[in-house]
Amino acid sequence: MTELPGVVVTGVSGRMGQMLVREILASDRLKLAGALERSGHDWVGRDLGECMGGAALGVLVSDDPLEAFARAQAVIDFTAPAATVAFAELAAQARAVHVIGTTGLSADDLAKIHTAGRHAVIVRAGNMSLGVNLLTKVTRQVAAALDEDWDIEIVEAHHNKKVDAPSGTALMLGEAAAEGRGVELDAVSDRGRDGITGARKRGDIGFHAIRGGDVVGEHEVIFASAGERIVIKHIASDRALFARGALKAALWGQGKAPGEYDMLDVLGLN
Ligand SMILES: NC(=O)C1=CN([C@@H]2O[C@H](COP(=O)(O)OP(=O)(O)OC[C@H]3O[C@@H](n4cnc5c(N)ncnc54)[C@H](OP(=O)(O)O)[C@@H]3O)[C@@H](O)[C@H]2O)C=CC1
Ligand SMILES: O=C(O)C1=N[C@H](C(=O)O)C[C@H](O)C1
Repeated sequence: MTELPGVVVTGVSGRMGQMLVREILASDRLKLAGALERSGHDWVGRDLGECMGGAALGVLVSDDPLEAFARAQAVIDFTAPAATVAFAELAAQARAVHVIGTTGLSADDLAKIHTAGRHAVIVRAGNMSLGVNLLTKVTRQVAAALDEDWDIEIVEAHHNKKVDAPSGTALMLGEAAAEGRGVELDAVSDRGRDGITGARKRGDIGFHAIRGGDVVGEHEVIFASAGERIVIKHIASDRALFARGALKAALWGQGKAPGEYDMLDVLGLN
């Protein structure tokens, strides 16, 4: 019998970290090879299962990525930009598939991740769900079919603990709309209007972020013109959705050539 690919989960105490552990333990195609938290975190050195409020799993939470990645075929990483950039370099050294769900990455962060992708497989997406990735395709098509008489606005809603805005998904949808229109998103992006802003600039793509309660993630792309509006919406009601997408990416990446990929590649939508 062949060995199942082993996965290390980073940021294991986080909302997504714990969800990923549950999905890996339930999977018959992947096994848990390690769990990481940052140095000083009170889970480090303790049994992961007990930290999560259940039975012991025999997996100790570690703060040593180098040692953990050396034993893994994949690293699934939903943490924070600084951590993800550091993990990208270490995962590439270990030749482990690095699945990145972290959002809020700067251009500089993305350049460093791109460099790591020369040596290993990286799958990165601001949203790992089938629905949102399909929505990016639809958004690109609709934007390409309409001219600038149609104003594009992207509205997203998330829970009150989210630290970045616009969401990674909103930016994916914005990129798709800009590509459809044949423009650079940076040149037309208008984020969070406030005060005497003047009339809307023709061709802009607007972004708006709502934060409240326990909203998992909702995204709306609005195409508005004189007399009519097209609204395309995605609602995520369970974080397990993102975790399952990440597991799919970790499996898909096994044996692929080094490089940067996204969920459209994984889902066969490219
Ligand atoms: N692509 C997708 O489909 C999705 C992406 N996300 C993204 O995933 C990320 C995490 O989300 P969520 O789980 O809700 O956030 P949480 O804050 O619940 O979890 C983040 C985890 O990462 C850890 N962490 C942060 N910084 C570091 C560091 N420098 N070194 C090691 N560990 C670190 C945190 O530890 P500590 O508590 O000690 O800070 C925490 O355990 C966000 O960027 C979010 O936008 C979320 C859902 C879906
Ligand atoms: O932080 C979250 O929770 C989420 N983040 C991702 C994003 O920034 O788009 C994906 C999802 O919407 C949940």
